[in-house]
Amino acid sequence: MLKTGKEHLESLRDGRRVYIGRKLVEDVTAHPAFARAAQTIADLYDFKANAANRDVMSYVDDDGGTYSSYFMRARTRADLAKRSAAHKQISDLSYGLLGRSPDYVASFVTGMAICPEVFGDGADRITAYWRHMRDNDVYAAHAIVAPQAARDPAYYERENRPIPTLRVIEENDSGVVVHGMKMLATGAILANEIWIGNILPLAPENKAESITLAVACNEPGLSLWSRRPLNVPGGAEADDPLSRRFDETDAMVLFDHVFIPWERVFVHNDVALSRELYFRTPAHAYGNHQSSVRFRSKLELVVGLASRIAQSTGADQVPAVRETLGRLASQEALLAGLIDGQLWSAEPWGDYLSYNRRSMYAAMNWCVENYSGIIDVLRELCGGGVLQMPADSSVLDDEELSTIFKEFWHTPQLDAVSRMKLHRLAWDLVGTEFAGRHLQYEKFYAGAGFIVRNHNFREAPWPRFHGVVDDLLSSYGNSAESGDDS
Ligand SMILES: Cc1cc2nc3c(=O)[nH]c(=O)nc-3n(C[C@H](O)[C@H](O)[C@H](O)COP(=O)(O)OP(=O)(O)OC[C@H]3O[C@@H](n4cnc5c(N)ncnc54)[C@H](O)[C@@H]3O)c2cc1C
Repeated sequence: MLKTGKEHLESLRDGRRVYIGRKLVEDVTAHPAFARAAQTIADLYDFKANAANRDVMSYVDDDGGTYSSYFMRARTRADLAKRSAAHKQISDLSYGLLGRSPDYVASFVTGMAICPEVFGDGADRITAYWRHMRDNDVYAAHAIVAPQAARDPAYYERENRPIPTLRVIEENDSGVVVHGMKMLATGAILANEIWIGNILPLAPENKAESITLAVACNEPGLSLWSRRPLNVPGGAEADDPLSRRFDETDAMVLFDHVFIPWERVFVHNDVALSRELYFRTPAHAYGNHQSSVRFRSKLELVVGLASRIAQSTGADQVPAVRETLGRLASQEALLAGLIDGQLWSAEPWGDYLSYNRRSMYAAMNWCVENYSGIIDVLRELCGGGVLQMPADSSVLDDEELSTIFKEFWHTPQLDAVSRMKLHRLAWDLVGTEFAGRHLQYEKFYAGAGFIVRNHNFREAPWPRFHGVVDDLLSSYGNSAESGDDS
């Protein structure tokens, strides 16, 4: 099935409990904080369902059905390339500003369905869940981290306080009852379901927390606690174009005695598997290939914007500024190469193929370490221009003020109205709350920096590296005269 935008919006009117502060949102597709972003997601579904885009955006599976490309278990490099192209189309539509677009968690689950045997007696359940997502074109978000600073159940037991971290508190023949909280489900407010699990290691005694499951966003007892929405209703789109269209939402997920049937439980009482399933299957590689591709779309926006800003101030004529722009362009090319590396050094996985993990983790680390610096370059190029603009574009609706504005803000490079539009766009990427949230996102979307570097450590071919050193060491001796210490 290829869902349309209208069908997706309808699916969000399902009685879910979303809180903004103390206010319960009745309909996320109509609430001013979320309606515009919900429409952005709906537009993605319409793009995907459009017959003109089907070559890239969909595939025909073994059962003859047509599904979204990101549910494809790749058998050839061409399949991987097609998945990659679909990610690029989706991220281009959002300029890389939707981290958890519908293709993200779907790719994780598809990676798991490539080797379901890793799940032991949960193998059939994970395959069935992948099929359910694929057949219904489900948009899933995920929350796979325990709440910050609440990762020590012993403390809560000692102090006789309720443990905030999600855990199983009851189980019976039909399923489990879970209670507690998970962070931080980006996109969940606009999605259908949430994948819950553990990407960070758990202590052996924390078995009850190892629960890995999928749950519908409207499940009784589940609530989503939104962070402060970034879309400021009213005014013109040109005043804050990105905040308005692309606030993908972040929410804490609270479970109050929620029942989960066994068919949606994938890991239970197994702390090792609850984390390792992301690495013992191609889940992490499939999911985070999207992250690399998505970041590249964002980088294309940043590099283009940096150049346009430099043109608007005339700084593009300065050799040092051209050098800065050249460095930015080289960074985009570097990431493009790392993405190609994930494809060209694809890894066999049984009958299937996965993106190269080392290239994927190298790209992930590079993005985590460089985004703030890249945005700072754009900030520097903007100078004070971004704050030189009137508070909002309503100034253009007043004849007298508009005339003055057009006269005084005009420069040799650009007319006043175009300047305001350009600088507002830049400010939404470097200065607004939306921009700040993106700095935080790029640093933490895959875990803190030390976690990302640990993935690189884990996948590194240490025997090969050590062999190089050992070969060199054995090629000479310790004796000063003969070069031989025998
Ligand atoms: C905008 C945004 C969106 C997110 N979206 C999602 C999502 O969709 N799904 C999801 O599951 N999660 C999501 N996350 C959560 C993310 O996974 C966590 O923020 C991340 O794992 C880091 O955990 P933490 O915030 O608890 O930081 P902490 O673990 O508390 O770390 C904070 C800082 O403390 C220091 N530190 C802590 N421990 C160590 C250590 N052992 N060694 C060295 N330094 C250390 C580091 O400086 C680290 O950066 C999102 C986060 C953000 C900010």
